Amino acid sequence: MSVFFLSAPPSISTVTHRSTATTITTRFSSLQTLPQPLPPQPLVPTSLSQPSSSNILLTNPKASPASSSGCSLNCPHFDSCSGCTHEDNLHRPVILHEATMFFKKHGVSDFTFDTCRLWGWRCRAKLAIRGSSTDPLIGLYEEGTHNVVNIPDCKAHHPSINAAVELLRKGVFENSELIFTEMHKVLMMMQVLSLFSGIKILHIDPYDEDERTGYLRYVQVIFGNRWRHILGERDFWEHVGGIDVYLPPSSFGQANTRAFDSLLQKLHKYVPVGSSVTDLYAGAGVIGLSLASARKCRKGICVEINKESKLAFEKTIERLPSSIDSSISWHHADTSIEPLSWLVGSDILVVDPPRKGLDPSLIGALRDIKSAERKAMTLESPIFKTKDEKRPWILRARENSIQIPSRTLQEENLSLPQTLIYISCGWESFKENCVALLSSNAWHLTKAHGFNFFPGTQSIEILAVFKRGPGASVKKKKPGKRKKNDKLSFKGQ
Ligand SMILES: C[S@@+](CC[C@H](N)C(=O)[O-])C[C@H]1O[C@@H](n2cnc3c(N)ncnc32)[C@H](O)[C@@H]1O
Repeated sequence: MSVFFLSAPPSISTVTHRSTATTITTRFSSLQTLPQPLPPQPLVPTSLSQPSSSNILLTNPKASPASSSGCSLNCPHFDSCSGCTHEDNLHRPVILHEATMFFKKHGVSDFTFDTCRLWGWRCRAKLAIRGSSTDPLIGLYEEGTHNVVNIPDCKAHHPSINAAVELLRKGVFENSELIFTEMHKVLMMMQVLSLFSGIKILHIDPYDEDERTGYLRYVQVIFGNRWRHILGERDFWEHVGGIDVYLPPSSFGQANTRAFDSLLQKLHKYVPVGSSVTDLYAGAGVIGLSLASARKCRKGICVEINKESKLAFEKTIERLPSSIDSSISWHHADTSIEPLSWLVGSDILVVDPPRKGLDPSLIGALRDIKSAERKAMTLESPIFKTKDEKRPWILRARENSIQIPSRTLQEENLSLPQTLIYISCGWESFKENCVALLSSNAWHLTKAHGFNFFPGTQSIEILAVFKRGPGASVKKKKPGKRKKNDKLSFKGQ
């Protein structure tokens, strides 16, 4: 097995901009103070170091005058590659204004936006491979086609990913031949360690395109189990949200590790110490486990449909600090089936769904949460009868679960969450889900933050905090001004 060590990331400093309604925080790294990313500097083997990308940028004939500004993509592949859709103002994605107005309309006037790192942010990439080892194509699809374009010096990729692609292109890996023949038409997964550790370990896994996981830039889909390890470290760890996380290619992993870390730090602030948390659409349970560690949660339940994430969860809990005394569990289950059954006894619900947003059954359950709670008091609902459970899908999920009991005896609690924290990568579905929740008067919005997870595109990541009840903005009708019909309906209550 070959292991390649690549260069360390530059250090970070933080500057804050304020606009009228939105606070924008930019994390400038030394990458960003220079006009373009620094070339990667492989430690081994030194003869393979990459040429500086500066020449390409300075002579790029496609660069528009506006793109000379400090927050432009300056990528020579912009016109041919389908990866990025926006060249300028990377620190201010176009939907930011709409997001600010949306939250203002719904009672949050202090929406903040963290622009994070603008270049070299992608630490996990799936790339298409075509051609042969003597004439390789490794990159993304050309806009609207299945033609692969080479994207050396991609401005979104972490420099270590670009370096890895170049090494592969030059055929220096002993398995390059294999990748281009036997593994022809594969998608290749690359991950780089980006945070905290001084040395990067390159990890490459190919992926069979027949699985049709398709969309290259934002992979939210469930991977098959056809991964084959070719080279690099087999076990891949990332330090994020204060914990070491095991990241196999088959389980969901955020591509922008630094931005995800910023989001998790913000999330921690909304979870009181000792809370009980349910993490739906949990993947490997990064959010739930990070909260269990940072906020000393008494209980954490993670629910995920992709069974490949189970191993990642198991490995991750092995590295959790031994001081953690939470009751922690991971369940292989579909959130859309009886969603309330996962919420019983939790103070806080965290949801991080794919781009299509929350399942309609979960939206329905959250809209009706008050009446479900009323039933809980009388114990008439089956979701609260956890002891003599007979429903097959719940029993199956239990069988496929991992349970780590707390060392401290915990009281049974039948309450339902008072706080909902919605993490979203799909702005359109978020808006729809948010309006559905607010219109039920079961929830109101209290805080919202945006994060620049995907600079160069029009997508942003949202962290929104909802609390139970209609909130102060829902006006009470003045007494004495009731219409006849209103009177009747009061009578009927
Ligand atoms: C955006 S990812 C978030 C993963 C995780 N929170 C993280 O940050 O690593 C969405 C996850 O939801 C999972 N998922 C999609 N539909 C689901 C469902 N109906 N029930 C449970 N999990 C689901 C996907 O497999 C994926 O792991």
